[in-house]
Amino acid sequence: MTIEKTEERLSFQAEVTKLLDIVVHSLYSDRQIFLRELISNASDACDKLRYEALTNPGLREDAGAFRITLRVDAEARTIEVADNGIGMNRDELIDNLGTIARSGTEAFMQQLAASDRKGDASLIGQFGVGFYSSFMVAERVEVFSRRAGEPQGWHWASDGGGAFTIGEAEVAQPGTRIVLHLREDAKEFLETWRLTSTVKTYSDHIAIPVVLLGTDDEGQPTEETLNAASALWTRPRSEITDEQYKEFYHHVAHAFDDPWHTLHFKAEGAIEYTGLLFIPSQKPFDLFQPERKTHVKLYVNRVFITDDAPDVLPSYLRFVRGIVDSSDLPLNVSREMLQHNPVLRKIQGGLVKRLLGDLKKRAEAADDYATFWEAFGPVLKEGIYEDFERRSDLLELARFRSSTTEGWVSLADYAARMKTGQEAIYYITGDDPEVLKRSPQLEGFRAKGVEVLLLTDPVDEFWINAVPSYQDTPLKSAAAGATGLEAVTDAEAETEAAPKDETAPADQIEALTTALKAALGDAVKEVRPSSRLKESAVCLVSEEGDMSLHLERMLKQAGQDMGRKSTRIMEVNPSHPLIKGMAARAAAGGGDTAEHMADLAQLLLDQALIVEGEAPSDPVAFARRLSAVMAGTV
Ligand SMILES: Nc1ncnc2c1ncn2[C@@H]1O[C@H](COP(=O)(O)OP(=O)(O)OP(=O)(O)O)[C@@H](O)[C@H]1O
Repeated sequence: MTIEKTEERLSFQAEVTKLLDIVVHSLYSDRQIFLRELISNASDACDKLRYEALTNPGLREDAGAFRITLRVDAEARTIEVADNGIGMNRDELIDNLGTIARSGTEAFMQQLAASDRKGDASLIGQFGVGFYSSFMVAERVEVFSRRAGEPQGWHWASDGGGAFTIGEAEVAQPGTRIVLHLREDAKEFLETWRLTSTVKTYSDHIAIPVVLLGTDDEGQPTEETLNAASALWTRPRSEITDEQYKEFYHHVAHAFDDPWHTLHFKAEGAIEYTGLLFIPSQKPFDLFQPERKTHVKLYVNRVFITDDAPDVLPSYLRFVRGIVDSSDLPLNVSREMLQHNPVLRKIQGGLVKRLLGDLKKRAEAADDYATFWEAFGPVLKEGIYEDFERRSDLLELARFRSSTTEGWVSLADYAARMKTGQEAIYYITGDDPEVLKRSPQLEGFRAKGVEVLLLTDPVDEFWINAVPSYQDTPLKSAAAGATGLEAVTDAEAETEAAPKDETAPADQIEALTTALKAALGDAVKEVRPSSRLKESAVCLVSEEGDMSLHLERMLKQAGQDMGRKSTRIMEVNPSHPLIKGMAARAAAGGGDTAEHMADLAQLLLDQALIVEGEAPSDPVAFARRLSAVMAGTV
């Protein structure tokens, strides 16, 4: 192998330099993971070539079976990890090994910056740093690589400082060979037993043989395959340990947490396929990216096809990681053919059924399920809106915060403890459960001890409108339309309740609501007496079927309110002293000048807005009016 003299020296992306500085200087524990990372990359590279060769068989000419080889040179203090996979050309070497494209590493850097725990080794265990972990054990790393289908080989080298060199090199075979020049303090990895046990622990699940090359006492070459070298999912469940599942999950998901749930099965029947799926315990970083991409890898007869097939799982299960392997798809299936493929649709149906079935079982252990729900509930809820067929299963799996109980509540829990005469499951949407709990719209519900579900995920605004009822009980907003609370009887709450507050006479209230509406104009759709207020003077509600206040606010924040006319209704509390006083004056006529009434009306609306978490429409005018009113009282 010759390396040309004309090597170019290039700088790492600034983030890589920072990352390498941490890797080189601060990380001493779990250093053996470098081997897992390099073997994992080598295995991915073989998968990629196997797939490309399906449509371009020339790429695999003369290449023997796929394998990953390890070689140790104790004298030179080097370890080599080589593969006959896809390889990299100059640009790929620069891009892949000189910048950080991986969301995991980026997140690692962000977390590190945020936590100020520089050099915290536990963080690296959580994220992994892929190829760069080589520098945990090596003072210098060389990469010899040749892209399959290209004649030119390349040599990349770095000592983990701010720069690397790259130049042409003669590389006999397509693939990648990584040479680690070990640091003095990492000599332990020159021991064969150390390498062997590390491979067995971390890379046994790799489907390609990992072969240790050596020489025997007579100087003859030896080969020892260190891993089981069969795809993990093809082995019987009884022969796979939790540890092996976990390592496979790390490999396939590029993740470093433990799986919260593992589902391994073989479906037999009209369509045969094997699934090995994992639900992570920690949120992956791309969960809320707009593409909503799913991440299950598709194999056909153990040949990797794609991790980008849109129909393997629906988007609302995009937190699931793992593989599906089917012999009922053609091996030369192109990614385009996978769109709307009937076999794949059936497989998807089977996977969703099993996953939701497993979730249902695990939901029986409430605390354990809560950890899942907190991480992935907002994503799963998208399915209530999108997957009509599974809507009722998903509704059973959904959990909510509630106005009357701590922790998570299911619709079934709620339905079981509804009050006599209560005809709907009530909910309210907003940003913060604690603020929602105290909102004036819920005062009447509190007084009657009626539970209200607090929906605080943005997605709630969408599915809730698509779901009219749960098991024939209507779902109803506590902040829209009439409450229906009159029919609810609650023995406990009734006896404890204070004597009914006297309300202003209906004609006075009517005079007041007419005057307020006249003063406020289009700022509100209607002003009316409230049956839901107990302590507050006013609140805002919407009409049933209209956009909720929270959604209106969300759209406004996203710059999408498009000058829509407000659909808000201002409700006044006929038993509140302020409203009673105003109503009496409004009915008497001439009690308040039009100007004064306008100020009071605006102040009422502004305070209702503030309670909703919004700013008054004109803060300066608000302050002026408030001061004027206060001046009247001092
Ligand atoms: N042996 C290899 N053959 C071909 N390409 C490789 C090889 N090793 C690394 N690469 C390329 O370099 C990229 C960066 O590797 P790195 O290990 O840093 O991150 P990753 O593989 O994307 O993520 P992770 O290590 O978490 O699996 C890979 O995505 C791949 O494109």
